[in-house]
Amino acid sequence: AITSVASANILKFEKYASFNPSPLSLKKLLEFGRTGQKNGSSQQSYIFLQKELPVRLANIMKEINLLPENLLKMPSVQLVISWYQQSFKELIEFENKSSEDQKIIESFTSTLVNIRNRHTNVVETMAQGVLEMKEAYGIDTNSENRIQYFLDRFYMSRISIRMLINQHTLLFGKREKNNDPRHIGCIDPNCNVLAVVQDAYENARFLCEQYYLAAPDMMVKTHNNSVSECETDPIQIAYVPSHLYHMLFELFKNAMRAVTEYHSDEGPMPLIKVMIVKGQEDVTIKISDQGGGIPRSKIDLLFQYMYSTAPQPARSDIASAPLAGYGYGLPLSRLYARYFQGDILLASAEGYGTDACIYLKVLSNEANEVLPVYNKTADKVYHTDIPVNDWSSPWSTNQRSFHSYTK
Ligand SMILES: O=S(=O)(c1ccc(O)cc1O)N1Cc2ccccc2C1
Repeated sequence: AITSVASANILKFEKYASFNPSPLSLKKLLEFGRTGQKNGSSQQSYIFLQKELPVRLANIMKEINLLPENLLKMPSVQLVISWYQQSFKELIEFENKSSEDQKIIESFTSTLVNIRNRHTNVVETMAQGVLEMKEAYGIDTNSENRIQYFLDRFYMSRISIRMLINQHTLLFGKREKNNDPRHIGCIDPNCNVLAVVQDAYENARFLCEQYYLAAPDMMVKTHNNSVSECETDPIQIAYVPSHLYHMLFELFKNAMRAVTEYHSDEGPMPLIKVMIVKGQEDVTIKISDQGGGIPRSKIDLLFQYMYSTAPQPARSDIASAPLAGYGYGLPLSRLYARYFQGDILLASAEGYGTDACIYLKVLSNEANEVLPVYNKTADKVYHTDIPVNDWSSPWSTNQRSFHSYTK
């Protein structure tokens, strides 16, 4: 009996993994949520999620199996896998349950709440697994690249699944208290960018003052160059305020730490300058600091999960310095920006300071979810080594290195 049940689940797993995820745009999510206030569309939401959630889970679980052996066998990774398997199993229980029965929809909604709670600590637990593997086996470049590729896709998949679960539970779950009536689920159709910038700045400043006893001031300039609006109109877009806050809070922490540490001795610290610009296609939020910057050769490291997974003892004093990169702050913030077709870019002038730019889509119909798709292209990344460099390198093989003559 056990084997038959297990094999039945595996068959279902392969079935759902064979479908591609269906990306939704912010526009679609808004329209759906607006009609959602009437009772009809908890049923439509159920019908969509009944298939889409198992499809997204199965797609990313296919990739988990392609991870390097050394990582797969880490206890923390096995724990995360067990959470995904359990959640997948609970979802396919609803495979043939009719959407006509409101009781079934209520049971589905509470299952989503349970799944969201089960997966609360997935990021930390995976980071723990990476750390366990690093300490047990060390890491070669190929594995490092595959793990970087995987974690970007794995965390993006998780962001998207939590987005769909949050929309459904906020729109159709128990009335959550103190939520803004103008919001559609976790989306604000008219998210005031300056307000979120100020909120994130104040909270980062509070932490900075607590730890460094001082914090740099901020100066914000806004420029509305959108054709249908005046230059001084407030800059608003349909967006998820909590995602925007997460990105801004991370960038302000980095900027404040840089400025405070770089100007620790002398008096007044240079301002953090923020530009908010709304164009035809992009809203750009540029955060400029004079924190001494970082060499170009090290910029990529800031987005490496492996690099920012520091060994335990170092982590403890980092934890005491609240502004210190919580390891995954920048890579996760960039995923939030990319999730709805935006991005985060860093441009640094080493010896002076760094500009961090958040790019967001102005038009909600262009803000489509960016989802990892498990296919041959993805599969190949896990099976092919980094190609040989097709640009010259200072010590390429055909030149015997100078030192060999002196040996
Ligand atoms: O690498 S950075 O240029 C830097 C990176 C990202 C960012 O958002 C802002 C930044 O300023 N910067 C981070 C940091 C921390 C401690 C001491 C000095 C610095 C320099």
